[in-house]
Amino acid sequence: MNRQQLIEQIKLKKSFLCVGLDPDMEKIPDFLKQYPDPIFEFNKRIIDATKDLCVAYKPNSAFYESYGVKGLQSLIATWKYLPTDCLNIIDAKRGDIGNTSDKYARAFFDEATSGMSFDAITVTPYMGNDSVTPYLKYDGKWVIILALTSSVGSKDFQYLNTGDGYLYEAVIKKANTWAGADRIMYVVGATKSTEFTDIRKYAPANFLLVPGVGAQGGSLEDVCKYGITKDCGLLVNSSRGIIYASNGEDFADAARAEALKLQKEMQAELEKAGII
Ligand SMILES: O=c1ccn([C@@H]2O[C@H](COP(=O)(O)O)[C@@H](O)[C@H]2O)c(=O)[nH]1
Repeated sequence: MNRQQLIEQIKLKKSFLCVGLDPDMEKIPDFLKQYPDPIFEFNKRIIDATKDLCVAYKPNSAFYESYGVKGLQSLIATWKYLPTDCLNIIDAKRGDIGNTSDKYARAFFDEATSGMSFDAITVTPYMGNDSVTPYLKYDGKWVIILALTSSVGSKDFQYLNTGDGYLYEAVIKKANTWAGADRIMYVVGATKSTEFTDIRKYAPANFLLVPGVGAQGGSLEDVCKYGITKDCGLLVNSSRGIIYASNGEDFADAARAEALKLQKEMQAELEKAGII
């Protein structure tokens, strides 16, 4: 899905919600465990319940890799089931030397090799240009670079002063030289909403993938106040707040109710910004 298609979906669905698919066998409802692939069964029902309310899905690869081969099979089945009118993001946070990054890019972008071809991947920029460019060789795919994360530990490195601003600002400035806003997004945590004004100085047009609302306590209102652009420019993710709204037989309805609350708030923000 390209930038224009993403913007169209945001306007059509009046939403910039990204639903995080972070399935955990210890948290999914017991009755699903009778199915051959409980993780896929869980995801399928979450997707069916939320697909008209969101514009993106973000499976986090750790929640699949931790179950070995079975987990990867669940991830592939989930990828195949994701609706085509939603951007699908693999939250893999990879970063390595060029030839290794090339293999990671194949793993997540090349269906003929791995059985999966996500629209976008999260990448850690610490190893620099050669660790990121292999993903950019895939036409039409997005690279989502960790800039200022929602984690408490973001202060350890991301706020280091380079002499010309913070390290996370240097990351954005440098990555902007690798590709434009039609190929690169940045991860910025919702818990860092006061920094959004600053980030928009360096990334005025890029979409920002914003985790941290819901379970981590970030404020959607503040994210929009400082981060929304004329094209919206935001994909706000919630994982646990939606998918674990209930662990009973009503989990899909409960997930829908939480997604609907966020979609309504997003609609109001899009109206306030004059986007719809
Ligand atoms: O800075 C970051 C980068 C990634 N994440 C990921 O997003 C989701 C958030 O899950 P919640 O349950 O909504 O808190 C999860 O997959 C994280 O690994 C992040 O939280 N912060």
